[in-house]
Amino acid sequence: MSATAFHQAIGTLQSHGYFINSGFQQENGNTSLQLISKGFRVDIGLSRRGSYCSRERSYVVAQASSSQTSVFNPVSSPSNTTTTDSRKKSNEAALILIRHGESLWNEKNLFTGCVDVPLTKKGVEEAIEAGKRISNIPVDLIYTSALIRAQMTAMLAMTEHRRKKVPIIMHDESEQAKSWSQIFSEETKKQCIPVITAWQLNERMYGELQGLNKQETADRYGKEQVHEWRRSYDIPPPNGESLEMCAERAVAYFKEHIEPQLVSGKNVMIAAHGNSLRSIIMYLDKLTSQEVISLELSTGIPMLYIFKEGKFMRRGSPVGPAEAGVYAYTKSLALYRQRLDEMFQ
Ligand SMILES: O=C(O)[C@@H](CO)OP(=O)(O)O
Repeated sequence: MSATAFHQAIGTLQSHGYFINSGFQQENGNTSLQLISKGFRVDIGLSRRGSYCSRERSYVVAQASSSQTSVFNPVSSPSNTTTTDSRKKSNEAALILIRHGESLWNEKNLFTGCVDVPLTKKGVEEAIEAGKRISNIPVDLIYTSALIRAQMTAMLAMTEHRRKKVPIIMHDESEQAKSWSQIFSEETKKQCIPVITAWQLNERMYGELQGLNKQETADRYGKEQVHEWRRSYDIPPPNGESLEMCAERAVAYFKEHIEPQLVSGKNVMIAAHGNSLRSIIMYLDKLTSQEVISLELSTGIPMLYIFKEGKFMRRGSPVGPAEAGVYAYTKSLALYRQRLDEMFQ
């Protein structure tokens, strides 16, 4: 296959709803791409000589629309020796949600919204503590908002992870940013976790409340009014976003970008905010607009979901790195943990 035909094949797959999940150029000049769509995965490769570089891959493209390929199971990734058998057995994935640690404006009790405020020292400690709780849970991909408090939380949490992979922020804002942040070692790439930042996961935009003191605002407008602005589903604060408006971008982003990764078996961590996460949890737990009113998230507490057979199962918050219960949730998590124990004993 020529390079032109290779690119045409990618275009055809994209026009059928496939998107590029991962791709890399090897040092020998070969290109390898993985495209996924609703549980189907296609791997294609182009070698310098213009033909597919993998034994099986040339026919996978033709079969893509009629057969479901096995889903890669990164749960077994500690040893990087995933066998075809273990891939076939499982298509589950872990999803970790973390609200950022305490910010300087949380400490001062100010409405923050989309103002980009960093963590306090306590927030830093909370993020590290959160990292300890999830240190035995596989993470292949991290999503954060565009705000520093969520990004700090994700990075600090990963310093505690036993797998010791390096979280790397993806810079796709321009071709130059993309090209200047390339990594040229496949081995190094395997030891990295891509961190994708998305403004859609930002805190709800709090409008004219941003920067105001929460207590003073309640004294001025009344406790009920302020509670309605803060916790109701569809009543926006003055010139700000309601939870419903926040959900329109955050849940849409989750469905379009994050869910396909879970479907393909990738274990995902999302570090975001009180309200962007409330909207996502409302979707995951199928909460009504009444039920979501009483949903409160603490800073720096990770929540674990297992995604299996198209369903999200809430598993609560891992209490500590030694908590046996969490790892008994699924065989894959237990196996992942066992492999970490073997690798790092
Ligand atoms: O100020 C904010 O941005 C949020 C989160 O801290 O406040 P609230 O508790 O009202 O959702």
